[in-house]
Amino acid sequence: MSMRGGSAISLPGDDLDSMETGTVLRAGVRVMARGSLGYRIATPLSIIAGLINGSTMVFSAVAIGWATDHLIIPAFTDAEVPARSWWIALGAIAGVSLLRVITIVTRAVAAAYVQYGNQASTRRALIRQYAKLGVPWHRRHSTGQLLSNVVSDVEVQWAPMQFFAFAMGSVFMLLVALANIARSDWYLAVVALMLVFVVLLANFVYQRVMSPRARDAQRARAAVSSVAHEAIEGEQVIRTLGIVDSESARFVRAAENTRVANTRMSFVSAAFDPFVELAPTATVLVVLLIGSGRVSAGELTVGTLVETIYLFLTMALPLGMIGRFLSILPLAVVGNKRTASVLDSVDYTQFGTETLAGEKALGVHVEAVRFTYDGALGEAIGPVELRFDAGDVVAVVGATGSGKTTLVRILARLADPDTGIVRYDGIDVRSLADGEIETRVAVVSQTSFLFDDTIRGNVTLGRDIDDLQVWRALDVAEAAEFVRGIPGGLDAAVGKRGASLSGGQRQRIALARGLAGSPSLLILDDATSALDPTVECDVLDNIRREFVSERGGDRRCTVVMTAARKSTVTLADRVLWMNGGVIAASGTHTELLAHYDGYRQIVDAYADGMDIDELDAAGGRS
Ligand SMILES: Nc1ncnc2c1ncn2[C@@H]1O[C@H](COP(=O)(O)OP(=O)(O)OP(=O)(O)O)[C@@H](O)[C@H]1O
Repeated sequence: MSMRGGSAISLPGDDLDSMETGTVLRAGVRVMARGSLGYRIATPLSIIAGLINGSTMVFSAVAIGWATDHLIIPAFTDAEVPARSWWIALGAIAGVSLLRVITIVTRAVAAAYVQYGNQASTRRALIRQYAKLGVPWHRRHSTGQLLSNVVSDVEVQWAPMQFFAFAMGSVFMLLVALANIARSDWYLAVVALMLVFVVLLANFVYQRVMSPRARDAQRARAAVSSVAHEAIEGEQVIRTLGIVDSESARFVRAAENTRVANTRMSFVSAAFDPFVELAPTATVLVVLLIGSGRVSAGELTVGTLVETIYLFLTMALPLGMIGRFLSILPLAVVGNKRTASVLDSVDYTQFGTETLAGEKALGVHVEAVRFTYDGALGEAIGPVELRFDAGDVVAVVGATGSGKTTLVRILARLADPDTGIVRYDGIDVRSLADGEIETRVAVVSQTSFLFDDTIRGNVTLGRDIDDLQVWRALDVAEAAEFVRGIPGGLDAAVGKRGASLSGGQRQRIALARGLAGSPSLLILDDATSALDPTVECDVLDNIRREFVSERGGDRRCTVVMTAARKSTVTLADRVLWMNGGVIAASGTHTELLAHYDGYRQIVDAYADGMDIDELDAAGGRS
């Protein structure tokens, strides 16, 4: 069996290749600065702690230099060391150490607060945005991409924040250290400047070498999750088609690519880290060489030389830290671009302010509607002109691909037509207020998604629906009997995606969910396809009796169902025959059967073996 395509995953918004290193740096620092602004206490706290911590490294060097001149040298020359000097040295070293501990803890806690706070708020913003963005936007973006936006993109976007205050403190420490060395000796200051220059240059090279590798690793990780996500989603297909081995091989390839990409990254840091660690230590030899000559010439004290050497040795830490910060900045820029591409999207569903009066069935009017899917060559439907009176029970019949699902999606405003208008009770659906359609229209589709919750939870979905209404909806959906038979009844957990139920049972729970909100327009898109014809007839009759029939003169619900089985279409007041995206004919089942060969062929092709008379006897109408 041939293997399916490779696992190369593209990262939209990942145009890092075209960006200069300087531009990436500026963009990255801007992201960090913007993220810091929202934290009025934690940000200044982490920066101040970072700056103080940077200074403490210089203080330590000064204290050690002072102790060398005032304690160690006099000890060698048998000179008297006043007790005060010992106390000063002890106090300075202990004080600086304590300050370092406090600032390290403060900096780490405050930086974590800012980093994880930003992660959480970006994730919240993304989730809010996903909810706001319209169905067309969601159709253009895969589940894997949405997941990777909200998980790994957010993570890499804010990862450098943990080093931001540290890196700022490190730059400050380097400046103070350079000033301190320059104050003592210009020759040594030049050596220090050269060291900083060489290490920063090495960092620059490191960034250039590391960036593409880091990006490859990020792509490889995304590929692993995408393959895993697809395999979990398609588990049943994979098992039934016997392609477990090829799917496993695909996963192993993706995992292997990740291993290789990560290892290539490790090679670069393995070569770079010792350099950054050892460069200051190696420079100490130069400092010793120059410094000892300056001490002999009486232009430098031993204490100052020791202080300078100590400074060089401690410089390894801030230089390494700046390097680490810079090395993950490019990925933060990529992460930010990817999350921003979602957050800046304005592909929202537009709402108006109109509301629908009363609770009765909705009349639906479709005027000159046309619709083409993004990237499709031709129109999916159009022009479509329709009128359903309140309380009509309508079946939409047509060959596969004739546009039934597209039509009912437009009726429920899951998509807006390119041209034309859909009206409920005369009101353009686009001028209805947000939430108005959801409370009055229920859509039940063929793929009945159930949450990993109880039966009650799946029917109510957190809406204000009591058990009486739940049982009524289950009764109408012919689900009450089997729910009563399940241990736990309404409280029984259905498992992941309703795994503990059969396909037909799942469909009936999904149907009950649609009915429980007492909709004024019920749209069933092949929603009874998993039921046997007898049960399907019972369900549709129940719906007609309980949800459509007149109450004080008003019908309560208009029903539109896509179907092909005779058992469904014969129960409708009216049948629409769709062909090639247009309504080819409209009338009762008997009329269409009598006058349209194409219609008869479709219905016969889907014939379920149940005789038409049998259906009539079961309560159907034609
Ligand atoms: N997301 C999409 N992108 C592009 N074209 C699409 C998309 N969904 C459907 N189409 C096309 O639009 C046309 C109508 O599809 P639709 O799903 O409405 O048909 P249908 O009658 O419901 O089919 P079926 O009975 O097989 O569900 C078809 O030609 C189909 O290929």
